[in-house]
Amino acid sequence: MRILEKAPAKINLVLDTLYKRSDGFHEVEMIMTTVDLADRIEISPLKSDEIRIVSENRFVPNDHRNLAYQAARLIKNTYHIREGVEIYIEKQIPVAAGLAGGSSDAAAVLRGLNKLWDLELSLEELAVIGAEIGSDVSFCVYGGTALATGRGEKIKELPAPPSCWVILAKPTIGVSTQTVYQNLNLDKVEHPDVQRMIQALHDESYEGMCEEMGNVLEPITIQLHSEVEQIKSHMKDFGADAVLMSGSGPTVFGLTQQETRAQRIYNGLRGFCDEVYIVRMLGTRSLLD
Ligand SMILES: C[C@@](CO)(OP(=O)(O)O)[C@H](O)COP(=O)(O)OP(=O)(O)OC[C@H]1O[C@@H](n2ccc(N)nc2=O)[C@H](O)[C@@H]1O
Ligand SMILES: Nc1ncnc2c1ncn2[C@@H]1O[C@H](COP(=O)(O)OP(=O)(O)O)[C@@H](O)[C@H]1O
Repeated sequence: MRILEKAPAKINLVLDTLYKRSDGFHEVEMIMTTVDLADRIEISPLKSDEIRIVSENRFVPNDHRNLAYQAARLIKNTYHIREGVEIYIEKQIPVAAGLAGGSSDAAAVLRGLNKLWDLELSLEELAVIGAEIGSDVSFCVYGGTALATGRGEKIKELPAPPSCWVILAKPTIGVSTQTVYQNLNLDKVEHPDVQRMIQALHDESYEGMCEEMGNVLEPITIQLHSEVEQIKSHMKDFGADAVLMSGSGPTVFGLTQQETRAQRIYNGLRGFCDEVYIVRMLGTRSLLD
């Protein structure tokens, strides 16, 4: 049996940090939503008891550093599985982009191996396992739209954002999440209003959602990479209603409800950036399949 799983990227509509914890992680409040830019994961059983990672993308590690490998190893060890798997990753999500590509691959492997090995684990149980791999993996197990708290692993489902186009633009640089968090000065943070964003989603208010978008990591990454600011400013000039960096960056996303304007922003950005995508929000969990 061969299992296919879709591993969509996420964007952070809001990212706030509350304080630094004794374990070195930051306590966060994030609102995340999945978008229709996805890796494709193909899991096939192997005769030998090993985990083999295959990908044509040269930025994707093919050993224990791969989060998909870590997911398979964890579930295999936890449930004492003595079978091997090959995990093929068809990469569409740019790497080290703030779009949780690696975390989503890991989450897809957890969902896929749950099916392949008939483990009958709930999404909640998979999300708990996922948290051991990385802070974003639990959210990626569910997909859809959610408030993520703790270090990112506590997930509460939220209504899907109002329908709109999302233009993603990634400068050629990659960003290390750890470096960005290390440079964050909590005394200087301008906190976004997470509760007002939640209200905007409940009210199905596109304007409200645009108004409340905010990410405390954005000024840090901009300090390190001024390209992010330039892309933001181009997106605004081309007519996006709201523009924000996703996660620790460097990908910037812009929103619009008009298809012609989305196309204009996309075309305009392609002059400045190699990696530009025009996608829809997936919004709800059921759209993961
Ligand atoms: C910033 C965010 C926002 O969604 O995403 P990305 O930009 O990576 O996509 C996440 O919080 C990233 O999640 P993830 O990429 O899984 O991070 P992890 O592997 O758990 O942590 C990487 C490093 O980031 C820092 N870190 C991460 C999460 C957190 N709540 N506080 C932290 O301080 C820690 O230094 C940690 O060693
Ligand atoms: N399956 C994977 N896909 C992409 N990158 C991965 C994967 N597994 C591990 N990595 C490593 O994780 C780092 C972060 O990549 P990624 O998850 O794409 O970005 P981000 O954390 O910014 O959302 C990269 O430097 C890459 O080497």
